[in-house]
Amino acid sequence: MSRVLCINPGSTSTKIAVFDDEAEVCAVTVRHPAEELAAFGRVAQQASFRRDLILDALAQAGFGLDTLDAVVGRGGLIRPVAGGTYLVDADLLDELRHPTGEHASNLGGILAVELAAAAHAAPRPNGPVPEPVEGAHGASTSSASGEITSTGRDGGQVQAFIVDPVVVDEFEPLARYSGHPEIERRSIFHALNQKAVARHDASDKGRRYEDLNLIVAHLGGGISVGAHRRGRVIDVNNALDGDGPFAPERAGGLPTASWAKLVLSGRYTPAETRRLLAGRGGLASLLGTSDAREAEARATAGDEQARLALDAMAYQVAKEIGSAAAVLAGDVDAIVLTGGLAHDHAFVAAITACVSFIADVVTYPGEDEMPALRDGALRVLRGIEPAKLFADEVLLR
Ligand SMILES: Nc1ncnc2c1ncn2[C@@H]1O[C@H](COP(=O)(O)OP(=O)(O)OP(=O)(O)O)[C@@H](O)[C@H]1O
Ligand SMILES: CCCC(=O)O
Repeated sequence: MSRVLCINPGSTSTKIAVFDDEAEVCAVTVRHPAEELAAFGRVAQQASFRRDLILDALAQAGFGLDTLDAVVGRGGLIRPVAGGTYLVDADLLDELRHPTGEHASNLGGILAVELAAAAHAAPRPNGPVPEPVEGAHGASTSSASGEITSTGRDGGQVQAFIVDPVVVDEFEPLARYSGHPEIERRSIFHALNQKAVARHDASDKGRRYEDLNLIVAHLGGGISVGAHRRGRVIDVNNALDGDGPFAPERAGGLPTASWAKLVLSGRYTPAETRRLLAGRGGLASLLGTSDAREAEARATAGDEQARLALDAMAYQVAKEIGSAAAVLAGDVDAIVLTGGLAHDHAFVAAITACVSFIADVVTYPGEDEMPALRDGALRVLRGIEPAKLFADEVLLR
């Protein structure tokens, strides 16, 4: 049996779960009010604060660190890599501490390595306490260099991983083009959940993910629509960077000249313009709420503005699905809708009405991120696949 601690840091919460093999034995969500995190300048500076909250939560739930075999976190805005499970070694840790942008998931690997180091230092019930590990590197095989012989529950090393970070990049060359040589389209999306539900759908069909062509739309606070061709996401809208459909809290693609005029108007600081794209865009700016449940309730009660905004969001998602179908040349086995908004029957029906001519539409409401983190770690712990190393896989040096 393997015990795995999974960590999913979000902008307003830190979610943790402990699994004994596939069985969830503990799940805790620690909420962070905005004022609590406002004190930190950069996301990476929240690491010790969130680590201590996780340690408290584990202690309260009665889980000793010495019982862990691995710690796995959601991966962040590092340079692009292929999908898979990555060992958080010194190279990856350095990258996570100097990311290409600010995103809560930058903390996933940092927290994983810090918790793995804490697990290493935890007292063993039946043996000597190992020497404290220097910094976070001690959790990685690359820096432990054979000195550590008794750290995990079964005497093995407590390893730290990330799985399918938001920068998973499996683009075909054509997908990278924009119409300007200094601006390349980038693959930034809900890779962890998209790949997890795609595998789930393939398994429900009795097929392999690598044998199917799927369009997966993650409908969350941000929205990404990926064209999955035989296990690789060959094109997807950049869900963080003003590309694709608008979303509950994201503006999506905006007419470029109008956007440039707004940015140059002097009405907004650089930080404010960033928030107009992600955080305060989309439904948040159109309706004053990013909660689609509230928007639906208002629409049902006769609020025409709310109904039109929701219909427009569904319309834009359907258009993006149509684009992905073109990328796959119409050879589509299924359209998979996931994320919180996939719970919204009216929203799903509006999308389905426009795209069901392409392929069957299936829904996996909510997100499957914790099991996806668990499975990524278990595949490595069970020897089904080796952990990848960032330095070997990074696509842009
Ligand atoms: N049961 C539900 N019915 C209708 N809408 C829902 C439901 N649950 C969540 N939503 C809506 O889905 C949207 C995204 O919520 P969700 O919690 O999935 O996003 P998130 O995890 O914050 O963001 P992301 O998925 O982009 O990381 C919100 O607008 C929320 O109101
Ligand atoms: C696009 C990466 C995940 C998110 O929306 O924050």
